[in-house]
Amino acid sequence: MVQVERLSHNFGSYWALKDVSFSLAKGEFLFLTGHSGAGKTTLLRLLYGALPVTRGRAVVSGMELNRLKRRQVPLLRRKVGVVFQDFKILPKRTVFDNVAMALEVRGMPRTHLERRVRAIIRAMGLEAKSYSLCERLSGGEQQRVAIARSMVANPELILADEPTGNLDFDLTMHLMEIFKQFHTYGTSVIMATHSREVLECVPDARILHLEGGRVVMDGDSSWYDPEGPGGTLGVAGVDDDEDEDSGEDDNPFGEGWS
Ligand SMILES: Nc1ncnc2c1ncn2[C@@H]1O[C@H](COP(=O)(O)OP(=O)(O)OP(=O)(O)O)[C@@H](O)[C@H]1O
Repeated sequence: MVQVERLSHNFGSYWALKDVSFSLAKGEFLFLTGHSGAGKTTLLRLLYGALPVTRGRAVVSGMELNRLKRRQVPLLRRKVGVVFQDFKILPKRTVFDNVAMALEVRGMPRTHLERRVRAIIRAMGLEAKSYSLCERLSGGEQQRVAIARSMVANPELILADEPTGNLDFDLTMHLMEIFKQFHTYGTSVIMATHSREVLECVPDARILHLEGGRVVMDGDSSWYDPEGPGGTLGVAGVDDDEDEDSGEDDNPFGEGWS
């Protein structure tokens, strides 16, 4: 699903990412962790085509990013659901329109599209706001619109950058359940997070820990150490087990999802 080999990225003279290598199997759930500035967002931006891959190699959903032309980025985005830190939703459009857009670009017939969009809006607890303009929503509601948009097309891979960052505990737990349902039905997920609560929601997830742009640990949560330095992550071992594929044909929201 994702293959990254010796990926590096610089902003001027500053190397934000240095020689990062890992691969992600289909259906795997991977958390990106690390202190602020460790390179998590830079890595995700490279993987969804927001930054060009110039050093090292990255393949995402069969697309060789080194050779990706700017005009091919939309093709990549059709395979990958992306939740940005700053949402990127259109403020003057309704919740429904923002979510529907992800299916309109795929040319989905209107009746099918409406069923799907309603199903995911309902799952996000935003039914009552379906026809509200996004600029009138709270930060947390806008964040849920962005998540709904990333999931509505049932992508094979979701890249999420602190997707629950603005949300309270209950909503965070609710949304993590939805991410987990997608994962259960075969979607691969890479999620950057600082939150221990979020990590604990998926105890069998893999964790890739970055420091200063480098991978310092690639393992499961058995090495997660709440007493570790800064209350973040301790280091106890590496586990390269990648195969958690668990089905792909069913979908989490029943009616309206195919
Ligand atoms: N456009 C940019 N221009 C210059 N430096 C940048 C740019 N984007 C990121 N950086 C730098 O690259 C480093 C990695 O940033 P990045 O956003 O990837 O970190 P992060 O781990 O996602 O941090 P956070 O958890 O705070 O979001 C930081 O030192 C940041 O200042």
